[in-house]
Amino acid sequence: MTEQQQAQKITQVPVSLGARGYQIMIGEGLLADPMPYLADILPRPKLALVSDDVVAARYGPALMAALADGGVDVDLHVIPAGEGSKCFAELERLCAALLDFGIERSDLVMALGGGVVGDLTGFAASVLRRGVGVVQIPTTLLSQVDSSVGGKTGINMAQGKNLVGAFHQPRRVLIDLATLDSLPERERKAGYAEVVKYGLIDRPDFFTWLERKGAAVLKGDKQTQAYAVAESCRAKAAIVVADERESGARALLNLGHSFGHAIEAFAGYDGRVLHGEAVAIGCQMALDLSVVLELCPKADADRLRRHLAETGLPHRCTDLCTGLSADRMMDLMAQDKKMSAGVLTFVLSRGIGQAFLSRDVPSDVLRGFLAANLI
Ligand SMILES: NC(=O)c1ccc[n+]([C@@H]2O[C@H](COP(=O)([O-])OP(=O)(O)OC[C@H]3O[C@@H](n4cnc5c(N)ncnc54)[C@H](O)[C@@H]3O)[C@@H](O)[C@H]2O)c1
Ligand SMILES: O=C(O)C(=O)C[C@@H](O)[C@H](O)[C@H](O)COP(=O)(O)O
Ligand SMILES: [Zn+2]
Repeated sequence: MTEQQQAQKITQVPVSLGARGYQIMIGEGLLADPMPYLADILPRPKLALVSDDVVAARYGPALMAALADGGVDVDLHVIPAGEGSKCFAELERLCAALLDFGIERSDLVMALGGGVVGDLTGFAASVLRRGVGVVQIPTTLLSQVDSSVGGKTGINMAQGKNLVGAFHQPRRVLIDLATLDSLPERERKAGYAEVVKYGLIDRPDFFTWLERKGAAVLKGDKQTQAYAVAESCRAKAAIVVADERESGARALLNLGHSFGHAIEAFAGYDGRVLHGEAVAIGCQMALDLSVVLELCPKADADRLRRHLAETGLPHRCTDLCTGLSADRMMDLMAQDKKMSAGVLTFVLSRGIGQAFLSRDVPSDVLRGFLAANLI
């Protein structure tokens, strides 16, 4: 760690993937002077920056000025904010803009924004000239704790979420906690769902900590945010390092997502249901289904319900979308990437911090469970 990083209290989380390995750098205010965190990986004093209209307006000018001060010429491409931008039309526009910019295979594209900017830009980087580098600069809680790390990139299809995509690890992740200050409360809460997810997967002590400190994280307390973000990154990095391409354990990171992605696809990608909100509901459904299957103590599912309610997160499907039938949900869940040979792998739970994978959920039990929880 350099003197400047020490002075700025930068936390580094390594993602140890050999030649594809990288550092996640977490600190407050690091975008005001980003060169110390980028200089060693910049191939030339010129780079492309991708952002959405909201984030570009708020953080683009200062970041570009700071890079210009460091002698770097920046070309900015702006996409419309929102989930609707994870689509072929925006991908094509972005690829064309990056080619017009003159992107070379050794170049870096910087993604400044939430998971939408990160997923789209990461995917464009994975296919442009068969792969250029990407630096993730996540500005939402969700993207800081989840989407910027691990290399999943992609776009949505009418059939479902992230159905076209690639694994493409970033060269670096720069997390400036100060950007969370301007994030709308609803977005902060949605991102918090993915934080809770790590506690539920395999970090019961972290879940207990969140029960005490979650409100402070959401309120903007920097010390608790720094710990929550770093611990989430450590949790995610450990799983990604164990199974980069999701041939096994990485599917645990999908806790709540079989239900969640189906809810998002049903709602359409128009902002009525945010990804994190769907994940919160999905995690609760995963634990409740585990109770029905007599795998998880009801007290643990109730503990999650209480925490989601206390932090103001939705936890029932009907909180956010109505009219979704059990049959439609089953159809939508059939698009899950964890489906193989017609059987869906579920992420279930034996209790807080004890998630596991199962291909043994009887479809009649699932249908009955959904019927009791939907419409
Ligand atoms: N690749 C992965 O591993 C992974 C993991 C989790 C989620 N995702 C994906 O991430 C997406 C959701 O990401 P998200 O929740 O960050 O949503 P988002 O990217 O849509 O951002 C949410 C909103 O907040 C605005 N915003 C962003 N930063 C801001 C800031 N600092 N201040 C004020 N406004 C700001 C954006 O303009 C947008 O309107 C989904 O598409 C989801 O599927 C991917
Ligand atoms: O990184 C992962 O692996 C995840 O599953 C993280 C999820 O939070 C994220 O929403 C991811 O994009 C879902 O992946 P998908 O493969 O189900 O599309
Ligand atoms: Zn997710």
